[in-house]
Amino acid sequence: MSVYTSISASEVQSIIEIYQLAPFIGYTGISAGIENTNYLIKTAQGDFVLTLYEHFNAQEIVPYLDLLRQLAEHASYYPVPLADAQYKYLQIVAGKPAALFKCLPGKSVQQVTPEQHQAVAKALASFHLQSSGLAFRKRNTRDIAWIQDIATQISPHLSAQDSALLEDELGFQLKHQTQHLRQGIIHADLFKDNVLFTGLRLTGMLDFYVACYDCYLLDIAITLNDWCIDQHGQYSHAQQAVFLAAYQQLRELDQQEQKYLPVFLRRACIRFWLSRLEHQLNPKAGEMTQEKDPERFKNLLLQHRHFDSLQ
Ligand SMILES: Nc1ncnc2c1ncn2[C@@H]1O[C@H](COP(=O)(O)OP(=O)(O)O)[C@@H](O)[C@H]1O
Ligand SMILES: N[C@@H](CCOP(=O)(O)O)C(=O)O
Repeated sequence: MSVYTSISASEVQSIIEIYQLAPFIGYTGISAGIENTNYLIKTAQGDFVLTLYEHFNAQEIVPYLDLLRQLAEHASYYPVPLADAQYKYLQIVAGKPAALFKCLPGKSVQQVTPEQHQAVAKALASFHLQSSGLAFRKRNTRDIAWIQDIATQISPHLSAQDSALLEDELGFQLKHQTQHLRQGIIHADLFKDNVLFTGLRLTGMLDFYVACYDCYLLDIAITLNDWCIDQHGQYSHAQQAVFLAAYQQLRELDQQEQKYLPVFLRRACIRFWLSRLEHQLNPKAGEMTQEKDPERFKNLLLQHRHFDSLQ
């Protein structure tokens, strides 16, 4: 998405007053994103993004806002929630928990240059290093147990061929124990649409709402799977090499992480294949909504499996 919850001009006006940002110029729904409702609010004091949380209650969202506040001390590209005059970060807007962020400059990219691959790899490595000192202990709700559970629900809706592929891949994943790999706070959704660039400079790292405690390698695999494909979904090992070399300038992968990368590239594919299928089966109503293609991740899984079979 998306705009699931519509807000009125008077609701925006109240927010402007709470944050003392008057005069207000205008507001518009943001179509990008799929989980929350986002509005761009223009004021004479600059542009802001109002996020209404669709799936969290006020208590659940606090740890994410705390994480963002802590990260903001490390780099300007993290979205920092604004505090009101009472030092509150969280408001209730149209019955939903909401927070206001400074609008970060830049745009997400589709055609990625080597410099941009390097920039995102370094930002991810920095995040892994910086977050190791931060207090945030959410478990990964999209872990292998979730994959198994959702695969059981979705399998009956798949073709016999896709269902067999899913079952075979699950069998492969379950054979690989991965708890011994290095863990910390991971972003878990660092797709191209969650990163902003102004030219070659990375200016925004967005959407930390599935951040969790899990293997760093999973974060690397999720990011590679979106950043190293072309417009036809063809994975590039040359781009992967550029990304990993830049990442390792800041945080070196140990031997076990190098060994398990192919397993995690495949695991990250079924995680998003299934979540996209789930969104397709249970579409959410909204004023503007977006759907993402599950086939992209099935096809990428097939590419990774084929590549592994050649090794
Ligand atoms: N602080 C921000 N600065 C600039 N743009 C933002 C900011 N926060 C969100 N956006 C815009 O809103 C879109 C959706 O935000 P995101 O957090 O990814 O939502 P969702 O959780 O719904 O996927 C982003 O792709 C970006 O275009
Ligand atoms: N980036 C994801 C969207 C977020 O996935 P979710 O399962 O955490 O809602 C995608 O492109 O599928």
